[in-house]
Amino acid sequence: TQSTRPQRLLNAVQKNATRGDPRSVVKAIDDFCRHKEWAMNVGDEKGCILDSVVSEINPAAVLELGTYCGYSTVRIARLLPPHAKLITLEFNPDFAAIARQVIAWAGLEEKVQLVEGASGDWIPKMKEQFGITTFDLVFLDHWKDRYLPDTKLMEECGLLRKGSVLLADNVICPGTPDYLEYIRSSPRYESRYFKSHLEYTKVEDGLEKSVFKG
Ligand SMILES: Cc1ccc(Cc2cc(O)c(O)c(C(=O)NC/C=C/[C@H]3O[C@@H](n4cnc5c(N)ncnc54)[C@H](O)[C@@H]3O)c2)cc1
Ligand SMILES: [Mg+2]
Repeated sequence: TQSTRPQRLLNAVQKNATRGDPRSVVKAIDDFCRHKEWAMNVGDEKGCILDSVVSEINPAAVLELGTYCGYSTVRIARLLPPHAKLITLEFNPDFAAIARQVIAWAGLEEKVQLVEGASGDWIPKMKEQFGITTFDLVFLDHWKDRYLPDTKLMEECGLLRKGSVLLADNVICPGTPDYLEYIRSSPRYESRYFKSHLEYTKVEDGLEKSVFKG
């Protein structure tokens, strides 16, 4: 049977990366996407911005919306302090299965909880299911029309505290106009745009970092 792109990406990780070495897993995926097949990972250029935001916050509780193959999951989890937790939501079972193996290859299973399901269903259950009070960092990288409804849902469910950071991928390309309009005009957020490029291309894209004011 024909393999899928995520399967070929996983093969590239298992062939070129060292088990237990997250940095080599990140490099293997970036090399695959740059030289073999483009895939919608946040990538190395925006990934460095993601790294600096994670390192600045040093979060104990992180939520990622949209795991895909687990590239940004590994990028974030490799920087987390001991006992910190990253919960990542992915509703496509095939992508989830690949991501689990990528995360395992990086040796980061202890820090990551991959939940198979839709953000809209799981955000309201975060407190009761995972004992989360609030998230220190949320990385939004799922369907672009879900950024705004899920942000409002996180507010309603009390998952954000004064100082919680939302970091949103692709605010230019593919673009998240309704989310940007809301977050930049809301008095409850302080937002900043980090100009960059669509992963592995010269097309403009960027990350929007928004701090919740409570
Ligand atoms: C025009 C155009 C097209 C594509 C691009 C290139 C480009 C560049 C990028 O960095 C991109 O992130 C994207 C993009 O579309 N990302 C969508 C990513 C979804 C993943 O998240 C999963 N998911 C989606 N909704 C949910 C949900 N509610 N609950 C749980 N998981 C969800 C899916 O199962 C996928 O695993 C596209 C640029 C421009
Ligand atoms: Mg993206």
